[in-house]
Amino acid sequence: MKFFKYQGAGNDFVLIDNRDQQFDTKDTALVAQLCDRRFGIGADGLMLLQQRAGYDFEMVYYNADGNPSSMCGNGGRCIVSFAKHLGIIEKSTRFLAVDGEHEATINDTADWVSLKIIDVEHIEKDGDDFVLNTGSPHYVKEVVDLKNLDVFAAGRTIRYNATYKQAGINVNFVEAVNDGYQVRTYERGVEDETLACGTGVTAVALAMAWHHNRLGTYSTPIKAMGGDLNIRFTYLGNGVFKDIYLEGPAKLVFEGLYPGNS
Ligand SMILES: N[C@@H](CCC[C@H](N)C(=O)O)C(=O)O
Repeated sequence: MKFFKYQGAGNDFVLIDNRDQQFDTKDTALVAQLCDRRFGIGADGLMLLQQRAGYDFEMVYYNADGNPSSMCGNGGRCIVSFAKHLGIIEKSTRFLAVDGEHEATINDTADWVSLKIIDVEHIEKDGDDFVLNTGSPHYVKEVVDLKNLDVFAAGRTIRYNATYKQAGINVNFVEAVNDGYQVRTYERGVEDETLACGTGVTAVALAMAWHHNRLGTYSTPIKAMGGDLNIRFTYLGNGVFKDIYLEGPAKLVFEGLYPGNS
């Protein structure tokens, strides 16, 4: 089986061209094995690129634990770069993912992909923190001294509390820096801190705009552990956001056959 390994700000993925439907989409054990960092290729998630009538392609996303999941923003940016690599698209695309239609554009000179995220119309408070869905469910908590935070322990405590245990949630810790934010994320389905989470940093940018009631159109730079991302959006008030774009690098790391030549 031929595979491709991509990363977007250190959030890394196995990508498989499944237009011939050779990969069994129900084989979650194989997905988990491929994502295993010691016994497989190693990744935070796996994506299948499939044919879909009316779209350039369909993105099917699995977390590293093997389970199909909700939208992955960095994965979405990487599969767009993969579609370009396969010659399916050129500089822009319209594809289908689990949360609906997405548009994206590529700047190849910088390996930079700008991905449109679904509109957001609702943000909730949980104590002093924020909960919203940007294609995947996110919890956003402001902290001080983010650099020294034990993200694994603090993230796990929230992700497995009585409210979120069953469905799970991704937990983002944020601290304001210069003109933007620094973010570290504990990801559901990886069940660990990852180097970046695209829908997570998007949730942070929107939650901070909502919290400070910043109406209008913004571009918010975010530093993740694995690189820099940018979120553009328009905030209309009352928790309603539109024209949300997640922007950042998406790079091919290597390709190979798993296992051997089969
Ligand atoms: N890394 C992702 C989010 C992937 C999905 C997440 N683990 C979940 O289960 O909600 C991103 O870049 O958005």
